[in-house]
Amino acid sequence: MSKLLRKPNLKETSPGVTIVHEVTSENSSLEYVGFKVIDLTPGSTYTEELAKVECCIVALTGKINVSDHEQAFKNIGTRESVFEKKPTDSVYVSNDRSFEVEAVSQARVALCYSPSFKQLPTMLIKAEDNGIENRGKYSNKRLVHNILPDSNPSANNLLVVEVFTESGNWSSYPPHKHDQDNLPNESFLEESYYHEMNPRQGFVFQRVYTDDRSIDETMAVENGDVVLVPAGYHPVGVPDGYESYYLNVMAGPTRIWKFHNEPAHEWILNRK
Ligand SMILES: O=C[C@H](O)[C@@H](O)[C@H](O)CC(=O)O
Repeated sequence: MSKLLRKPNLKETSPGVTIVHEVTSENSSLEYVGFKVIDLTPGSTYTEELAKVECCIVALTGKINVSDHEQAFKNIGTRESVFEKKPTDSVYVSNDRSFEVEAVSQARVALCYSPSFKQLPTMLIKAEDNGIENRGKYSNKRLVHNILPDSNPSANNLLVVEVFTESGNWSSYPPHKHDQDNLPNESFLEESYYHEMNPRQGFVFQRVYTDDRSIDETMAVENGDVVLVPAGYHPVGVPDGYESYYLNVMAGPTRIWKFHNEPAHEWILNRK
């Protein structure tokens, strides 16, 4: 199995708290992006102290209360399934703070991390404040919820976005990359993908590859899997009959999403 593909690895760490995924610089090649998925049963709590990292807490499904022990945000979260395709609530917590997540209902929560040294205010990112985009045409159509885009100054390094791709369509396509710290032409952003499928037994194909093919991995990605993108292009193809969801975390030396389309396939964008 590709080293870029992570299957769910459920570990109950305290009563009602199950870690589903944990991506760190210690167990991956990523230096800027960290990622966790946790499942919480009603009434259970997850707490964390942040050192020099910031965290965007995304209420993937279910209702949660979030506190940084100075502010409390109650009953956040908008959906029982990501495939309701409603934006959801998130909370940004900066470095050198601690937080608690309490499950009001059964909940799945994504914790998105990146390095951070200048403490910023804790911020509720309301569902209705997500920027919504319908991107693409032909079989390249996808729905994008910009949770924490580079236009939102609430974070130091973190970018968080969720993408819904319909049956038989492609997203993160035409293939693009952001693996060169070469602004204004391209930014260097590592990336993680947390995937869900509807129906659950589905899969997508994702390829992660570099111009020199030093990385060239094509994966069958299933419900609940994570794909790591240290560098390279990273298109996703969705088989007929299934819907795809993924949550992206991006981070790098500069918080700008400036990608570079693969020249061989950029013509896709010029179709009438
Ligand atoms: O770099 C960003 C990720 O590849 C996705 O968020 C991608 O941009 C989604 C899309 O536009 O299809």
